[in-house]
Amino acid sequence: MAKKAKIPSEVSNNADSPAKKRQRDAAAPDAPSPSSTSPVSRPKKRKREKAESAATTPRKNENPEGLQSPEIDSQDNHSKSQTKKKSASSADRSSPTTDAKDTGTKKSKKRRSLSPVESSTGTPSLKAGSEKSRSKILDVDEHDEHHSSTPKKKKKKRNTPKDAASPSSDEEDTNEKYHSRRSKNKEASDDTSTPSRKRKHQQTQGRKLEDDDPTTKHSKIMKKFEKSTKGNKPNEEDADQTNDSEKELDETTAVVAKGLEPLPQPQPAPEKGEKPTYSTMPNWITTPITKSPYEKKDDQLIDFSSLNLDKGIVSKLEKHGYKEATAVQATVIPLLINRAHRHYGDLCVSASTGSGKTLSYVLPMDQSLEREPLARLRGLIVVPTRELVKQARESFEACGSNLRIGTAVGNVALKDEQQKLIRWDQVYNPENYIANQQRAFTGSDWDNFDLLKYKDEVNRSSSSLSQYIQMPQPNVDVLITTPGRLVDHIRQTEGFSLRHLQWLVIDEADRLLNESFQEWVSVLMTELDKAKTVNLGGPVMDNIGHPLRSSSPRKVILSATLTNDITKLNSLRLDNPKLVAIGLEGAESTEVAKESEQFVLPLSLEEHYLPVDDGSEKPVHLMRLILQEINRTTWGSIATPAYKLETGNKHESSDEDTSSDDTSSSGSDTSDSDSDSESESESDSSSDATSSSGSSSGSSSDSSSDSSSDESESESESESDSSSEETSVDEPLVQSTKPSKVDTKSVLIFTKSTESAARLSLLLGLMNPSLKEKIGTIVKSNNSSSSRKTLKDYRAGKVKIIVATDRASRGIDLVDLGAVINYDIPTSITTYVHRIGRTARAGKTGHAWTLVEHREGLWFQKVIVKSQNVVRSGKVMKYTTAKKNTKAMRKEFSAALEKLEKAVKG
Ligand SMILES: Nc1ncnc2c1ncn2[C@@H]1O[C@H](COP(=O)(O)OP(=O)(O)OP(=O)(O)O)[C@@H](O)[C@H]1O
Repeated sequence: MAKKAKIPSEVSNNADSPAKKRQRDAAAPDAPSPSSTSPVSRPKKRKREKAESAATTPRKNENPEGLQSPEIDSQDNHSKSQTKKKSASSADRSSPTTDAKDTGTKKSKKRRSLSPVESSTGTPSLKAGSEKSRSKILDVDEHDEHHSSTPKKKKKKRNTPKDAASPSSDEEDTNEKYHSRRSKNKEASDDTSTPSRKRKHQQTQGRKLEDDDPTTKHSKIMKKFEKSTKGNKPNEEDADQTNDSEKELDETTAVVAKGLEPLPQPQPAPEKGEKPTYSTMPNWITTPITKSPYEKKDDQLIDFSSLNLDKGIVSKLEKHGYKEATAVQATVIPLLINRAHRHYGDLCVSASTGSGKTLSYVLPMDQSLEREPLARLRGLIVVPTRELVKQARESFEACGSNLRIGTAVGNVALKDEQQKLIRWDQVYNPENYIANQQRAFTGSDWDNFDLLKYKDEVNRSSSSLSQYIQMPQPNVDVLITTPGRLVDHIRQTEGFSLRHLQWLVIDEADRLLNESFQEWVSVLMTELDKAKTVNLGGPVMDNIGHPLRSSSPRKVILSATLTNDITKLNSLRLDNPKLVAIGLEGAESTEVAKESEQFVLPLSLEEHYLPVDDGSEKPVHLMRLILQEINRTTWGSIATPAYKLETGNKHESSDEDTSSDDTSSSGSDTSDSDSDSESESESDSSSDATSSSGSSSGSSSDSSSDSSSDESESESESESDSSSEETSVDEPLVQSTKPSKVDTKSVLIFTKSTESAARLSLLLGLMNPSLKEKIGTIVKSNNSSSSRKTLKDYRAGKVKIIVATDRASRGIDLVDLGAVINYDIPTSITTYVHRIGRTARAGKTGHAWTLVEHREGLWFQKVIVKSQNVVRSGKVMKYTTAKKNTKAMRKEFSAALEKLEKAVKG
């Protein structure tokens, strides 16, 4: 049998016998060859290899009939094999023409039409078939294995080997093929010779044995897999080619589509911003001690007496009208005085303007620093301006302090200040006394020789006792100073030492830390380091091995807009710091909110903004605002002729009688149209001409001062360039309302520079001569007497309107100031907060107006009105004057401008 089995394969190699021909025909051209590495028979293997090689040859050459079939042509390349089987069987059934042509290839077609599944399904018809046909079918079955052309089909067979034994997976297909096969097998059996059939049967039997062997099966599967991957390669190349051609097509399309509008795309889904779960800030900043500023509203009034303050201090405070502590005082004082609630470390305090921060550090200092026979510098308070120096000193006086309070500001000669601050003590020191007596002048002494200093030295030594030396010491317990003058004293004042310092207070800290002031922070810190090395116990303590070293002073850092710039705060070398934030209780406490600076505005403040178009008539708007909204019961008659004309003289009642304010106000509203038309009819052409020229010159005169702005006076941090953004402020930011009448003694008007302030004060006086004596200025100038005179006159009730620069925006406490007007828009939210904080102080009502030009509208809305950093009790209201500026008022303005021009030019 084995010998016999070998013969056909050898013959097949020679490609001569009909059997070989049949086998070759049976190999589907596009079907990958199945595995032929049968361990049973080598000839069979060769035969299969042959079939494989046949499978790799193009189908066209082998089976051109098949390609000619229209059915095959119409099929997709991927399903060629299957289609071919179908087409062959259908052609057999329905196309006699094809049958006639296909006589030579009928067997191969028949074989192809049978699937391996079918061969083993064991359908009743097949089982009932003759032995001949059965062997034929099995033979075909083997070839069909070779012909399973599509990877899909192969995969199916590989993955589900059980399918071979199970019923057909596709019954329809199987039935069709089965009938087709039956008829063809019948034909074939007629043509086939008996020995050939026998051989076939033997081969089939042998293969059946092979198939039962799992190793053979496995190797077959592997072979099929390799074939299939080989067979797929050309497809990948084809795919690449297709991609290339698609790219070319795309490029062509891109050229054609140039200039076309892109199709509207849907908005990308908004990404949910994840809230950070961590903070980059130190813990003491993110977890402040918060307190509501509205404590008074909750009837939780805290008496000073309950704060463990000395009775003497409490009674002095009561005499000054301070009975209850404000929220910041009630929180900070217990943390600073030597009782149960004391915080052992430094304190940072953030509380709104006018909340009483000054007393919150003055009272603990005064209580802890008792008066000693000889003054030692134990407290140092640094503030940015000399006005604040004066205010802090007044706070010590208010609580009846008996401490020696010294002030150091730049307006006094340094030498004079030194004489006041330093005293010369006589200290017993025979060694140094003798050394001083014997000391001879050296070359360097002559280089730095100061005759006046030498004269003072001689005078002091002549009056001193024998064996005593003169030692300079600060002669104050507390020094209140500006940073620049502090540096002067540290560097130049003999005997100025911080070695006894117990308190270091920095008020308006954000401003002081933002500006250099002769590198005051580093100079101060170096001096404090130096003080620590001094042995306070003297030689006696040194000799017994216990030198007394001074400890670091307690630091209290305060501001209404305290910076959370950790680098700046770190420069102060805070020790175990704690943050107190008044007004942030209940405010959003996300990590982000904690990290951003939060500014709390006074509860009793009403904010408004006033649109002034392009700003060319700002002085007229300002004048109308003053005349219309300020309740000037103590101002006397100040209405201008034009305003009188406009209001029909009803305005005067407001000057004399407060109760008739509302009528006068509404009266002015209703009489506007009359007066307006009157004034227009009177001086239409002339006033127009003058007003336009006046307006433009007014505008230019106002803006011309920009370049010469007083840098040192304006807040250093400018958050935005308002002029770069143009928008209309006609669009209401919030509901327009009429503010409650301002019952005030005075108004503070902020301008952007010293020059602007000077010009505006002159212009207002020229526009309204009755105001002339009531206007003062607070600006930075070489001669500070004008500012001091203004403050003095203000306190005396002579000055009602103060025109100022940002010099007056920080800390200055103008008693009973009812309104702040931002004539020029502030440069930052910080400046805004401090400016308007001059009113509505200590719980009193106050109003703030801001004149907003067109181009400043967007910035104002974004930075001031909708700022997330500002905590305010109300909203910023839009204020619209009852009437547009009338021609009569414009005329007054133009005339004033002309006079101003003459005055300036001389
Ligand atoms: N307990 C109190 N009762 C009544 N008035 C007070 C009290 N404490 C302070 N004041 C008054 O409140 C006003 C504002 O005080 P202070 O100047 O200390 O505020 P501030 O918080 O330092 O303001 P700014 O931040 O603007 O400097 C002052 O006129 C002061 O006399």
